Amino acid sequence: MSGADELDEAIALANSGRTRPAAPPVPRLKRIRRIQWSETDVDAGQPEEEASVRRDHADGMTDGMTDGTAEGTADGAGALGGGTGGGSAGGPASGRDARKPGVAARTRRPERPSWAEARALAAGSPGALPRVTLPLDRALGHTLAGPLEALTDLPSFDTSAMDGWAVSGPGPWELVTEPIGTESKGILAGDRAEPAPLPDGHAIRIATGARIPPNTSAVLRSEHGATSGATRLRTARAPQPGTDIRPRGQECRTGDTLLPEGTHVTPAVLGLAAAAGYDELEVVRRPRAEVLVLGDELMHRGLPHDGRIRDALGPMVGPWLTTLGADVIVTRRLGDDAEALYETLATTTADVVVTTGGTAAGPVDHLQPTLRRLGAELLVHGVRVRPGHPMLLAALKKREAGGEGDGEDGRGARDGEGGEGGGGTFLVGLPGNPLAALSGLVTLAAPLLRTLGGRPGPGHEQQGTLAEEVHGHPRDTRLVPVAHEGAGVRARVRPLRYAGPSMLRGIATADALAVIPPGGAAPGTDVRLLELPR
Ligand SMILES: Nc1nc2c(c(=O)[nH]1)N[C@H]1C(S)=C(S)[C@@H](COP(=O)(O)OP(=O)(O)OC[C@H]3O[C@@H](n4cnc5c(N)ncnc54)[C@H](O)[C@@H]3O)O[C@H]1N2
Ligand code: MOO
Repeated sequence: MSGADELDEAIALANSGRTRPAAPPVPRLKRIRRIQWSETDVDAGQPEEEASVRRDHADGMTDGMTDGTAEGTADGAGALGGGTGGGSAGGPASGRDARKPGVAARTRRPERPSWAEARALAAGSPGALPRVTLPLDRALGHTLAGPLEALTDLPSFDTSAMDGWAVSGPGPWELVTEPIGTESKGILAGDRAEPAPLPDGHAIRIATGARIPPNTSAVLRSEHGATSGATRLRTARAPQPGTDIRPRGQECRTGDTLLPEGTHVTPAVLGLAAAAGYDELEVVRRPRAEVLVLGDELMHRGLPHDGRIRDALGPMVGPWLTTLGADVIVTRRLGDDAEALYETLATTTADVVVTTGGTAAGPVDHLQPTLRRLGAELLVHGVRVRPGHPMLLAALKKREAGGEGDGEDGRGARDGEGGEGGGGTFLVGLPGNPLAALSGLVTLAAPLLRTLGGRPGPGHEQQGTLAEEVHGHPRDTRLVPVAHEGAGVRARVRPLRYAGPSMLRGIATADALAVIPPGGAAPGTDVRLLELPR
């Protein structure tokens, strides 16, 4: 277990009120902080402890649940010795460092972005994808590429709001009769024929949604009127002029802006668009996403055995991406096959590839070497957030022109503003620990997908009042699974148990991730909440 794991699990335990189970006597391993390959061709290790522990001391850190115990003492805080490759966990890193001794001590990796900076970088990296025109039944979940303007008045004719009688003038009224002397069955919704003007002192049966005849002063509800014979209508409650009439244009006039550009197309937006006369909508193409699940230790069926575990991210990440606005083309299980990863990334037609696992520097963590091999541009490489700090965001090389907009949603696409954002593929590397993966998803994938899908900005963010104290990391933001508690003004959020980076029970019962600033948050503090993709 790495120092970071230990810190998060220690904090999770502290918050759950339980005591830490006796740790097995395994040697603790050094954690390596690596530099960006864009700055050097060596993936050199920089012992994180050296820098972090010094900073921690400067912070005056005394809390036992901090790096001081969890990271700093992990392998002899601050020691550069023992091999910059991180001891037995070093793998390839050890080899690289052995080739260039001392590089770790000399090279300073640029500070990892803060959590907020990383979100801004992810949101600011792409432009919106090209716009496409889709029939209403395929536009759900997209974003309006321009304002929705009414193509008609709504309602488009004066409409009866109730079943009853259209009346003209004060009662009592003479009923409009059929030629044979029976009361007319009146005006129904959808009657094609324009209703004849209603003479003064007359009434005619009318249904909800039917056209109001000219010269009508009000609609009298059926329960408020009584007929005598087939000819007279009386009431004890004469309606005011205009009662129960929806006048033409009450909701909007032709050309009114109903919704702004960037609106998320919900079922209600589809309903409004249909009512306003639309058969199709101009929307921003949804990003196409491909999920690559990495790790030879993963099984996809049956009970875990022989050191292998069930893949918990394959079933989660695709649906999460869908709720975040992506069209997931495929979820592939690539194991730890570096060549398969290279081939997949070199040939992908997705806008966003999301990998799980393999972000770190273990012996079979092929992601970073593969990105180097592909000449990818690393946009975010590690984030000051727990868990999930090894997450990364890269831009893969742009594909040749011509491949865009020809997917299913691209049919009928036309070039337009924002089209230049559709030429490349972004890669979001989610760490393998499930809560760390969720952290990467909300930190990098969510803002990236929002911008690509034409919905820049953080979206709707909530706040919650902490029901209890949450310990903080000294420098990094923590994302902590919480559940809502109570309702109304007493609403609070409570941190959940089983919320260690590798755990799933906390995630499965969480309503949101609480954003805990460095240093922690006291009970009663209002914190930001990131609603979990559902
Ligand atoms: N020397 C260091 N080791 C590690 C560090 C570090 O800073 N230095 N960071 C630790 C942290 S924090 C995390 S998080 C992980 C991230 O590593 P990877 O992204 O390379 O992930 P893996 O090593 O492949 O897996 C980590 C963990 O998660 C399990 N896993 C992976 N995929 C799945 C899946 N689809 N479903 C369920 N569980 C999965 C995997 O078996 C491992 O237990 O690195 C630490 N190490
Ligand atoms: O502990 Mo790691 O932080 O799960 O990303």
